[in-house]
Amino acid sequence: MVEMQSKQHAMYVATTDNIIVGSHVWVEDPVLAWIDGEVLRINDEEVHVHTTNGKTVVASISKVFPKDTEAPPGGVDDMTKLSYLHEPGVLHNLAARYELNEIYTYTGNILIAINPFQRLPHLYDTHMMEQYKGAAFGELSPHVFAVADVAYRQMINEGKSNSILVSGESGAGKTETTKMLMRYLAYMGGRSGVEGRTVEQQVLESNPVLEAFGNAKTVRNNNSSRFGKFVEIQFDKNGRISGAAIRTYLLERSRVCQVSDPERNYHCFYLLCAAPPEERAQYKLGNPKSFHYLNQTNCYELDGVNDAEEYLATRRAMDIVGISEEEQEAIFRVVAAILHLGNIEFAKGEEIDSSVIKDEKSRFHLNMTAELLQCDAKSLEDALIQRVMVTPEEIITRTLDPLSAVVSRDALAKTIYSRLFDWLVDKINNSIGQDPNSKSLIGVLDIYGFESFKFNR
Ligand SMILES: Nc1ncnc2c1ncn2[C@@H]1O[C@H](COP(=O)(O)OP(=O)(O)OP(=O)(O)O)[C@@H](O)[C@H]1O
Repeated sequence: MVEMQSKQHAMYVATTDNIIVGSHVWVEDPVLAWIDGEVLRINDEEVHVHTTNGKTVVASISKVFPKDTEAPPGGVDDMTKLSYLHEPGVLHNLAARYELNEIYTYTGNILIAINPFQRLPHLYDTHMMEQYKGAAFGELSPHVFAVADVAYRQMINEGKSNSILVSGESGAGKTETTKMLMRYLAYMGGRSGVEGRTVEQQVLESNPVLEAFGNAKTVRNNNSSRFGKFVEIQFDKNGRISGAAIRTYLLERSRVCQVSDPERNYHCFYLLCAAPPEERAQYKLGNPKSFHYLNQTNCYELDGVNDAEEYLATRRAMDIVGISEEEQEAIFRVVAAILHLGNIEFAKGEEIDSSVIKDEKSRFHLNMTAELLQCDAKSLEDALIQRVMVTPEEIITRTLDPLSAVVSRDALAKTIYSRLFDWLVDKINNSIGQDPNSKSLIGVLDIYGFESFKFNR
């Protein structure tokens, strides 16, 4: 990082010095980000540029960057080969490669991946993995398999554990990249002919389960992971995968109760509302539009996704990762309970700052929540409309006004959901199994993208 900064600084100095009338340069463009052109005139700090789209732009000299006219049209596979390592140079290089479906580019030993937004199966098949196996870094075209291969080889040759950090903004392709890294590591360290499911299969197969509960549609990504994930793959002394652990961080709890257009709540809620009729009847679920936690937004369906089919696929994935039928039923009972909980409304009680369950409809949802959570309905009601404070001297019970009761209802929903998620992760980890004797591991950290919100909740 330090090296990168000093290079940029060196470039900047070179930039201002190099720009003369007739120079080929990059200037900012409101639509294209950067556009190239030729310097017509320089007045002190002001540079007049004739751009390739036929306009004349005046920009400050500090915002004008030299263009390498000798750069290969198809770009270079390692950004350190660029003559100018400034923003337009880097973006132009990535764009030129992207045009040719080259989604990967190195910057030294960092890999930059650009989301192709289309399946490129030939990039990830077994033949490709075979090519990268043992190849020196940089010898072949940049690829996510090359990064995984270096991590694996270093671990084998030097006995060093390694971690690969996958970062980028939401929708950039971190989760897909993580899956490819795992697939390669499974290919290198997998065991063949082992009876039953292997560790690596289980790790890969745990994805659909985690995604059903931890992913949601956002503005930028229909399947956005709303949690950070660190997958630790343990290896034995022969370099074979011997265990794995998934650690999750920072599940976005607020989404359970607050969703804004055009986003959705977590997938599992919609999947359950699309379950076979007998299951919906069992949980007293209907159209997602009838639930407060889902109807704050107008988005209920995802293009090209059938929630009914996804529900069945999630149940199958749960079978695969070793979640029993009984446990699956309990999981979905909790999901249904949260939907009913969100529909409990409160009205002002007789006493000041107190509340009561609003009407018969709310009472029905309260009873359903209690039934599904297998708790006493009266205790649940008290927990929602009262606050209990424990002091060294006494236990004080205070009533809550309707607004505070809503806050306490939502807090309960968020807590139940995040505990359910943690429980699922534990369950998956127990079923995959850890290797206490493992000497080395490769970790892959996929931490969700930053976003800029109007309001930060
Ligand atoms: N290498 C790839 N090949 C094909 N499609 C891809 C690839 N990378 C990303 N995509 C597409 O882009 C979508 C978004 O990618 P992904 O979910 O991995 O983003 P993300 O960075 O993990 O986002 P978030 O932080 O919101 O979870 C994927 O659902 C997939 O359709």
